[in-house]
Amino acid sequence: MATDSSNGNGHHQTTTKQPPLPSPLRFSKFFQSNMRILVTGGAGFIGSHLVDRLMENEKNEVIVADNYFTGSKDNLKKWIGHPRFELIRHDVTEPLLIEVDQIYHLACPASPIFYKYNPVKTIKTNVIGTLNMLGLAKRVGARILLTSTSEVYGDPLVHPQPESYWGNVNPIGVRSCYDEGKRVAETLMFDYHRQHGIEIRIARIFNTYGPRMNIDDGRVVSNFIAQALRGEPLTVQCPGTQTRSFCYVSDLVDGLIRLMEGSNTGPINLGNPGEFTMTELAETVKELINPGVEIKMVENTPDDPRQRKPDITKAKELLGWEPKVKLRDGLPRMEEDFRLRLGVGKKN
Ligand SMILES: NC(=O)c1ccc[n+]([C@@H]2O[C@H](COP(=O)([O-])OP(=O)(O)OC[C@H]3O[C@@H](n4cnc5c(N)ncnc54)[C@H](O)[C@@H]3O)[C@@H](O)[C@H]2O)c1
Ligand SMILES: O=C(O)[C@H]1O[C@H](OP(=O)(O)OP(=O)(O)OC[C@H]2O[C@@H](n3ccc(=O)[nH]c3=O)[C@H](O)[C@@H]2O)[C@H](O)[C@@H](O)[C@@H]1O
Repeated sequence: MATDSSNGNGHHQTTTKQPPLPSPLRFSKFFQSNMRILVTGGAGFIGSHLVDRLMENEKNEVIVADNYFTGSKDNLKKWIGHPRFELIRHDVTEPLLIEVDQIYHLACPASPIFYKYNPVKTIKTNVIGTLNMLGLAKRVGARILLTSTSEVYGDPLVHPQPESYWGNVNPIGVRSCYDEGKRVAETLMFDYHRQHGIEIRIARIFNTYGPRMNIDDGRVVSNFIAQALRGEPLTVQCPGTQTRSFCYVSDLVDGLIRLMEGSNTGPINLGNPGEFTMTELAETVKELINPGVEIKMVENTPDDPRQRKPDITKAKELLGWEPKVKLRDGLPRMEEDFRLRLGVGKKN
């Protein structure tokens, strides 16, 4: 089947190559009519919510491969021991030989403090890790979805960002291991698609938040909520006018599954177009969670994008998807989870 795809410049490309046949092992005595799905990075924030949704379907068997760098078994504890679930300690920079029908490839540290902690490992994860997962997809004929990022647009000069925008990225900066790493991962996906007929899907995810984020993850929403609950100042990095658009995790997971199940390769932006400055976000968290807390301006890090907002026309048209949860409704759900984990009760 020919697959439509855009090269990101609005020009459409097609491939007439058939996807390779699944490995013969897939039809061996172990064959089951279930859909066997690999989620790399499934012990992380988005991955564990995705696993919850996939496990709701009794026809799905889910295998998680994770090295626990930023993820945790705790996020998956309700599935450990379930007959349709398997958890493997595995680093995607090493090959993985299993039989699966679909691959959601999420494995990669996502918070700037973690991806900058060991930049060489981050780029290996994005490049070698994605090559390994594409090799697996090729061997077994699986469809593979990559969770790319709005960071491929860098510090964008076009606002809001459509998928056709090629971005404004510093190739040698401290964020490059992540944003250039994801750009190479996207390139590899399209090269395997064009050269080997692999069925690919690419999601460009914009800042996503929700329960189970690492409490000390360093990303802005988790920082502000943890700070508000601990009664510490909310640290707005200068100048505070930089913007982000925050998507609640259940909406995002819904978009990922629609993309995987649909017929479009992407890349497709998945995010909530509601745009806020970091000062506005701090004021909202303060008002909703702890009106007594102070807001403090602190130094920023290099190459911080000044604005970011998704154009989601493509997701609406091709996936029938748009986010439902507003920031003011999502923040209290995250607050509840953080209160439980931090052991901070609600004041009467
Ligand atoms: N949360 C967001 O706002 C956002 C935005 C854009 C893109 N993304 C992408 O979505 C994916 C998940 O992000 P998240 O927010 O859940 O982050 P996360 O840090 O909670 O999850 C990442 C998971 O990948 C695992 N991992 C990291 N390196 C690995 C390796 N080499 N081998 C195996 N496992 C490895 C981690 O242990 C963790 O469980 C990432 O690919 C990220 O780039 C997230
Ligand atoms: O959505 C994306 O595409 C990417 O977003 C994030 O990148 P970033 O937007 O920089 O995420 P944060 O660290 O949460 O920072 C957001 C903004 O908040 C600011 N910030 C952060 C932390 C803080 O305590 N205070 C604060 O003002 C930062 O300066 C930045 O302007 C991460 O890199 C990835 O999870 C993801 O791929």
